[in-house]
Amino acid sequence: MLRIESLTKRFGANTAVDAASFTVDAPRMIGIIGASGAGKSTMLRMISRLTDASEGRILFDGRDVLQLRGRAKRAWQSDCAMIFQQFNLVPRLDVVSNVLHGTLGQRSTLATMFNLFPREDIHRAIDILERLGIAEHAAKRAEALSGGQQQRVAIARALMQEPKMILADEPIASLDPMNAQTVMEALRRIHEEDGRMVIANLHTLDTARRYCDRVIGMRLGRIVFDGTPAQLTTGAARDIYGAGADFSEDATSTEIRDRDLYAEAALRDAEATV
Ligand SMILES: Nc1ncnc2c1ncn2[C@@H]1O[C@H](COP(=O)(O)OP(=O)(O)OP(=O)(O)O)[C@@H](O)[C@H]1O
Repeated sequence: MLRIESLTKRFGANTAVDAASFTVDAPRMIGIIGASGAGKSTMLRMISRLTDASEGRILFDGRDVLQLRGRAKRAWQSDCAMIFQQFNLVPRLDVVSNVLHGTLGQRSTLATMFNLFPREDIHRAIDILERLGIAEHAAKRAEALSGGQQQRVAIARALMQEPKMILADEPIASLDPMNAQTVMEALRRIHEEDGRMVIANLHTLDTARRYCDRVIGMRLGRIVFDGTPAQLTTGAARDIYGAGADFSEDATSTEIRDRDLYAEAALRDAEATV
């Protein structure tokens, strides 16, 4: 299905991704982990053709993705929707219009400029929002929503493209633990129910273990781990993060730490109301 062969990206003297290879034979949910600067974002950006690769090949169902130009390249970008840490919504625009912007590639500029969307697209957008549990916010401005809700709007916008693959670049890095969980559950459900491939860059080990079928570990541009969550032992994690014997998983797990804080805060709130 997806085959990455010796994919390399150089920025001047710096090799951000260094001869990375992996194959995905069926739609999976894959987590990419690694320290800051390991090359995770660059990898996703090359797959979606937002960044040109220096060397290597990307094959999807036998098609050579790096050779696509013009319309074929745009169709590929529509096939692999990107989701970003900062949501990239239009803050003052209402939620439905933001979601409808997922159909931009398929619509004329004029129709888009005047926010003229076919009725069936509007219904589809609302159906998707409903599926993600945020339909009641459809008429609100995007900026009025919480971070987790905004990220679900971004996922809804991605789904409007009917993508074959969702590439999520640190989708939960700016969210509190509760919102992070909702967003990861949404991505997992989309993967399971629609059979779409999801590749997510994640900064916490426990999130990768909990939601992904397969974890790829990157260090200094190279893939140094590729296995199941069960194979991702503390020792393997230590190699990925290039840490010494004092490595603690908690250092890569703001989720657990924050969750404890969150639980404490919730307990305090509960006690205060008794
Ligand atoms: N546009 C760019 N120009 C020059 N160097 C870049 C550019 N984008 C990334 N790099 C470099 O490439 C390397 C990999 O960066 P990348 O953002 O892919 O890492 P990452 O694993 O996603 O890190 P983070 O978790 O901090 O986002 C880094 O050394 C970074 O400085």
